[in-house]
Amino acid sequence: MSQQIITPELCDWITEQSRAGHPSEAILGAMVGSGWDATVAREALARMLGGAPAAVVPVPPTSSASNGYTPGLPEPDLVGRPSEIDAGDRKVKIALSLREPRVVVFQGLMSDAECDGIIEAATKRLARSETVATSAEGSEVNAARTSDGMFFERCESELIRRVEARIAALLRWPLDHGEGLQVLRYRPGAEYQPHYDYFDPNHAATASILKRGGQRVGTLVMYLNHVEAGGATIFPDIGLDVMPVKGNAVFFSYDRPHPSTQTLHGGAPVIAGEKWIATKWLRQGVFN
Ligand SMILES: O=C(O)CCC(=O)C(=O)O
Ligand SMILES: [Fe+2]
Repeated sequence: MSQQIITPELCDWITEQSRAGHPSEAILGAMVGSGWDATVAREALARMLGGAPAAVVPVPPTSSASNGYTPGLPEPDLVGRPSEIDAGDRKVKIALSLREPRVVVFQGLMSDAECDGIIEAATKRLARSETVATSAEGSEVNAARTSDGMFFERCESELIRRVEARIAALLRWPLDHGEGLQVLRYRPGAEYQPHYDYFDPNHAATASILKRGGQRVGTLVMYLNHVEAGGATIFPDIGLDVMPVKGNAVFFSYDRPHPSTQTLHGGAPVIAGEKWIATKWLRQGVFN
């Protein structure tokens, strides 16, 4: 049989089946029944729903009896303090791990070619970056962030899909619980003032935002280029600065939408050169 490729359409179809409450065994059976190679089908399921490619993993609860959210938090497997994690198609080094708040710095999460490919695809679509809708009209330009940005659709290209599958394996969080990758470009002087990534429960727009996938529970900021000077990701509450090194990433999680998580963070001003990042925000449930 010729090589079969996991397409964005297949990703979407698996997500739909899972959301409709079909267990992964049934989805696997349907795929094999319609001509998919069982190994490829298993891998696609594992990528979309989390877990290791060898096994078909349980589908998060989706019945009306529950809220449909996956319990727990995205979390790399750091038991035994490994210096490296196998994220499916790539081994990723652990440069730093902090327990409270949970912060992990990954080294070599993406290759130089993957970083360059994402920048190239994003460049074509850059516009003045907007934050998630906080006004009645929809999204608004946020004065605290002086970068340009765009969102990719989940699984929108082979490169994006590959990186998203790697993130799902690394953080052990289903691919369909992630927002589309956001790419930001900061020019000299541009910054992102300290903020929290969760949606403020006291904000009028939050209830409606949460209907689509629930709260954000984790953030992965990936550095896409070498920054000449400045541009660290700063965590003022804990005095941590993460330097933007191409291919590296910083992950942090928050189990409640509250400042006590100590996840206040920002992008320090770029002093020289440009800074490019790709951010993956992880939700409690399926984000569509
Ligand atoms: O630019 C940075 O280092 C931080 C970006 C950030 O906070 C975000 O994308 O939510
Ligand atoms: Fe942020």
